[in-house]
Amino acid sequence: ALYADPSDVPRTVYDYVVIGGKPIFSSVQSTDAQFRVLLIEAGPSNKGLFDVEVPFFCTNLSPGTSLDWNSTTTPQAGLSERVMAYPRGRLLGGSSSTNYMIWTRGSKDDFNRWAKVTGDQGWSWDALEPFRKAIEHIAPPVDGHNTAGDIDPSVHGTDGPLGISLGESLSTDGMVTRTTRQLSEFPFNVDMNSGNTIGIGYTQSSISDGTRDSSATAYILPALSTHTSLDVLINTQVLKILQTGTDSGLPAFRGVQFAASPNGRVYTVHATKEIILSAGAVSSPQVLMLSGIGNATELKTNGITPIVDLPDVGQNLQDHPVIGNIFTVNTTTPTFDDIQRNATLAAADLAEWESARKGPLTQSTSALLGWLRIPDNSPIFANHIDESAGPTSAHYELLFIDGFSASVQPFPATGRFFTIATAVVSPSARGSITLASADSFDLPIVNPNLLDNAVDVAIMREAIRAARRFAAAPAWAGYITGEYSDLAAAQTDAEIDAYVRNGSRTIFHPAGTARMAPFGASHGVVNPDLTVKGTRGLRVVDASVFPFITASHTQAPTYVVAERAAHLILQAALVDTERREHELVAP
Ligand SMILES: Cc1cc2nc3c(=O)[nH]c(=O)nc-3n(C[C@H](O)[C@H](O)[C@H](O)COP(=O)(O)OP(=O)(O)OC[C@H]3O[C@@H](n4cnc5c(N)ncnc54)[C@H](O)[C@@H]3O)c2cc1C
Repeated sequence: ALYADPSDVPRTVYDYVVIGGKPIFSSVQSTDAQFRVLLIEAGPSNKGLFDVEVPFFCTNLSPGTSLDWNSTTTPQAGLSERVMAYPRGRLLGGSSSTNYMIWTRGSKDDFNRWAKVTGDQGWSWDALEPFRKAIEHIAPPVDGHNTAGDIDPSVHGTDGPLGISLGESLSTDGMVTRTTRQLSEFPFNVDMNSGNTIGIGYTQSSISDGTRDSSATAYILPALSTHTSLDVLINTQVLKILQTGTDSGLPAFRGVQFAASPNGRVYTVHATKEIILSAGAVSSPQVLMLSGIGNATELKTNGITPIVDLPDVGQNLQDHPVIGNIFTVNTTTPTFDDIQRNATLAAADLAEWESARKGPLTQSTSALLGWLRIPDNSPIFANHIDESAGPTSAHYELLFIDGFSASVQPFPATGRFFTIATAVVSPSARGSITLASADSFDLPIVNPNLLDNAVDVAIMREAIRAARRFAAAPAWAGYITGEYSDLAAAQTDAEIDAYVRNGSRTIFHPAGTARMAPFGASHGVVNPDLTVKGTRGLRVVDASVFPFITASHTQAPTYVVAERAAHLILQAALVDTERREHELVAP
């Protein structure tokens, strides 16, 4: 059942307790309903939240709303000392309920690197194939257009719970695809989710029937209605995980403390099997540190008694910086700009969405996007390590947006625009999550360190130059009329670098703060099976375990981690059951 008050939870002991709204538990559930599972989520249910359901309204959901944690960063040295909002969803489904729904799996090389650095071939691209396919099915586009040649069905799942679709056709789509035929440096890629990401292609999104799909709509809510052994507790924050004893000589963490508010009553629940920490790359390291797992010296500074000294907890934060490069256009066809300015048009679009789940509001941000590499012999890499995972992985991304999209420039009152956003997707920069205090309700200190690194700035500069070449293709003649404002003023290397530092922000992809490392390694936070090093009974399953951020948007790789984790958890349960049965029958 779904509970909104911790005092209503009917049991104090479950087999598994999951912290944060993730698909993991339902896979455990659906495979073997004998297990009792409690999921604890800090925020409310996603159900019936209009702006969550309507894809186009995704930008209304954060920051500065009750559905967001409303974290901010430290002043960012690489971003002209600016402090940025650092959004992440705080509701059932987490950020999958507030994100922009772009569905990109990452590359073959991304995952083969994971396998290499963890020493576990189970994380290789090929080994993960069944998990990728188990998640998704392809949903038809809402306008029913023929998608042959725009997506390769053979690389996708057919009956997974999450719907993946292409958006409605936009008038600018043809210009983007014509450019891929005119300029060989921007090849068309029929499906960037095949393992080879390089090229420009149609955006696949976690949208079906014109509505957002998330881990809540695809996994949690359906499991709640079909599984009596699942309880979900919302509006309740986990304070810490408790050591409950020792197991094979290691501290066992099978207790969870939680409360509905800073001064509310504190409750405790226990797991007979495992606690699954799934609170995301910002909160998971915070919860670990609050529980005595982290850098022992720093824990003591915060008045926390260290139990497991794991200095990597909260370190290695990786993220992707992005900037919107805006071009002015000459068109009588409405762009996304019109929906934001023209109340009559917005009302008509809303009516169309409400009556038929069709129209512009079924789109999120980019109808097409692309992944590109800087040549191997570029002087950029002469003195810097190339962080890209390999030839199927990009250094930078181009996102094509049918309107004005900037993070710092204000939306102008008139004019129509086209944005080519650029993002660095193989960043060298590393940041951190540290505790602000030992109070679980204090937000942790977030320092993604974006662009605090010459090579990342150089990649962004090259990406902007590529965006300019793209916009100068014959396909755009008569449509794009010029560069807008800050972009137009940034021509020399120094001007572009200043423009990048003054105008970039996070694309909201924090990862790596509880990174995987081989069994027995002195670095890392979790083992390749996602169990926390030096502990028993505790696993982390979210974007924090990525050993390297993927050159992609991060939700699909997070679902893949969760899907494999479900498999690993069930395997462990089976071994555990066999061991106990053996002990029972042993003389
Ligand atoms: C605005 C935005 C746009 C994005 N757009 C895209 C996109 O278009 N495509 C894409 O691929 N990715 C996108 N992302 C990133 C993507 O959504 C994340 O990578 C993914 O959701 C990460 O999942 P996670 O499990 O690591 O963390 P989250 O999704 O953040 O889930 C963590 C959950 O744990 C809960 N939680 C945290 N602490 C506690 C606690 N102490 N007690 C109880 N519950 C707790 C949170 O409330 C949340 O529900 C976007 C993210 C944001 C914020």
